Amino acid sequence: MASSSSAQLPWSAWHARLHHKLLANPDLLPAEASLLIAVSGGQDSMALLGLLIDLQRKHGWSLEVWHGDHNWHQQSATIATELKDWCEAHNLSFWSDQAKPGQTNNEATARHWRYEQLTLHTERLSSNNPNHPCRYVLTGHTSSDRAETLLLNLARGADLAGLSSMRQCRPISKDNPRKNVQLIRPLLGFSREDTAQICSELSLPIWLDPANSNPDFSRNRVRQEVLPVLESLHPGCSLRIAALAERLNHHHADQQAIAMLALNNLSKQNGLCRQDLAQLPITARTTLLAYWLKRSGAPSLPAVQLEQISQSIGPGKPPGSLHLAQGWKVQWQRNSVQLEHHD
Ligand SMILES: Nc1ncnc2c1ncn2[C@@H]1O[C@H](COP(=O)(O)OP(=O)(O)OP(=O)(O)O)[C@@H](O)[C@H]1O
Repeated sequence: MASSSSAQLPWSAWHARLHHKLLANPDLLPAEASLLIAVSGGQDSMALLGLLIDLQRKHGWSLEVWHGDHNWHQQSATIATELKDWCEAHNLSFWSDQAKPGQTNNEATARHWRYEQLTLHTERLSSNNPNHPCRYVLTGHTSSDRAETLLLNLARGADLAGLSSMRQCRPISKDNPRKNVQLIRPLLGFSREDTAQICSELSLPIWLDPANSNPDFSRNRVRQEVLPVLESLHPGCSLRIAALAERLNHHHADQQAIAMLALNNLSKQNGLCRQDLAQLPITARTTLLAYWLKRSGAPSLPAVQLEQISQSIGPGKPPGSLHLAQGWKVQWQRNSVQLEHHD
């Protein structure tokens, strides 16, 4: 455990920055809410925890801490115990779980396991206190994480949805948004340099996780090898990349809203109006078809297939049809494009 030595500040420019951000977004972490904070013990989640402890009185939240022990190395149980002691010394309820061997063998399965465990804890907290349900899970993701994720998604190949990564707030369960638990990332406006500074100024302990330097994890290589090169070529690029992710997020949300409006206008009794669709540029037609399939509950299609349908319903093309997976079929007549589903 590495502890910094400067005197503790009950209020600082960091507190003010987060406080004002929360005042400007009152739905993000509403006053009096019950918050479950995911704390790895690293600098980002410790900075988040430290700031929230100090802001707690102003916002009336109740705070609980959860730590996931991935069981990746020998010190992991020690980190969990020391973090528990620190939380209890700060009057915070602390919960932790240890992954079974093989349960979290890569970044994706580890994340999935953490979010499952966190959801179970919110359910338990809510059933223990139904008048004060716990609907918010908080993580310490920063603008640096956001920049890394955008670069990784870009390299893997992503569309607008994939590039507008790391929203400030999203349902924790993508498969089941009805679970009604939100994943909130209050520190997206702070960089990793900021969280290091916050930990130092607030004398917060940091537990260094050896897994963070494991080059088998692609994120670590982007963090340690790719971004330093980009930063040396174009100083400040991480912040600009993170800002782009935020703008793409807005573009994506706007695109969704505009697509829904357009689909409502194009809808007729038996599907979509083909003549109106055919007037649009092919890329706009393809985008609308993708949203239409999604809205209708049909399986999503590979981009190539979507483009094929889009071409086929263009001006002057003959009627046709295409069978999709799971009993769905798109067919286009002279005046309409329709979707059918057979069990
Ligand atoms: N083992 C864990 N237990 C609880 N929460 C975790 C754990 N690992 C990650 N998280 C949560 O997910 C966030 C992002 O995870 P990531 O692995 O990118 O974190 P990190 O860079 O190790 O961050 P930190 O500096 O907080 O450890 C963390 O800030 C934390 O809120």
